[in-house]
Amino acid sequence: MKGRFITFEGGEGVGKSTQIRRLAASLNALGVQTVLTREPGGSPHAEELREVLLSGGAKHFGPFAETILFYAARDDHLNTTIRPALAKGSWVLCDRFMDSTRAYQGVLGEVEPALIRSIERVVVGSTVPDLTLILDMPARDGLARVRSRGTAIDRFEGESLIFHEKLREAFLAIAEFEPRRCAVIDASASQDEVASAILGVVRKRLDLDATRVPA
Ligand SMILES: Nc1ncnc2c1ncn2[C@@H]1O[C@H](COP(=O)(O)OP(=O)(O)O)[C@@H](O)[C@H]1O
Ligand SMILES: Cc1cn([C@H]2C[C@H](O)[C@@H](COP(=O)(O)OP(=O)(O)O)O2)c(=O)[nH]c1=O
Repeated sequence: MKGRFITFEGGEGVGKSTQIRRLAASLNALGVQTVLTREPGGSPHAEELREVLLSGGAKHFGPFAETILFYAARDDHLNTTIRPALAKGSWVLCDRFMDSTRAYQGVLGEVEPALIRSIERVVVGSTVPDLTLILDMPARDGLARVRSRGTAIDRFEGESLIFHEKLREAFLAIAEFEPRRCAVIDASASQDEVASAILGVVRKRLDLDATRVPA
């Protein structure tokens, strides 16, 4: 049986990495086999491109070239990691995916949406996420979390507050445009509250109780 594909999206510091691990743990406890992955990266070659993209090494080529690089990484990630896992029946949980390109390179980078959609059709094809969780909170608060995390600030985290506010709007617009695929989660609540909201949406949208294999 084909697995399910769930993506986590949203601005910086909204708790995607924290919540993806929590959802994986909850699903595993229910007997669902999960594969946890991330973008850019998720396969050995794509991880090499991650280095280039997040260090800012590709910034001078501009948002169009960055789009191509994110998609080159995504193509490999899909073929090497995501599609084989789905074919085995695993549930794939991915930290960022195609909506990040739409938001960061499309809305913020002003790469033509029609162009991004064309590449999406070729590379993603029918492997569109079954569910996309858009973690939402004020940009300022998300950035404060990133700073208090104490890790190095990358290429995109270093952009202005206005950039991050526009990013938030871009993700909300995607959710509004595709309400059947996307669910907006209030990420400003406590970690436990966010985890429980996410599990609630997964249960409802993906009919978890009907599809899971007992442990
Ligand atoms: N609901 C929450 N409330 C307060 N702090 C949180 C919450 N969720 C995550 N954090 C903390 O905020 C920081 C960013 O979280 P992280 O999961 O790395 O976000 P992202 O992957 O979206 O950048 C981490 O230090 C994490 O422990
Ligand atoms: C997948 C993807 C990520 N990005 C950016 C968003 C993030 O700033 C960065 C991923 O870095 P990451 O450290 O994973 O950030 P976060 O913890 O916020 O998810 O790459 C794009 O610009 N386009 C894309 O298609």
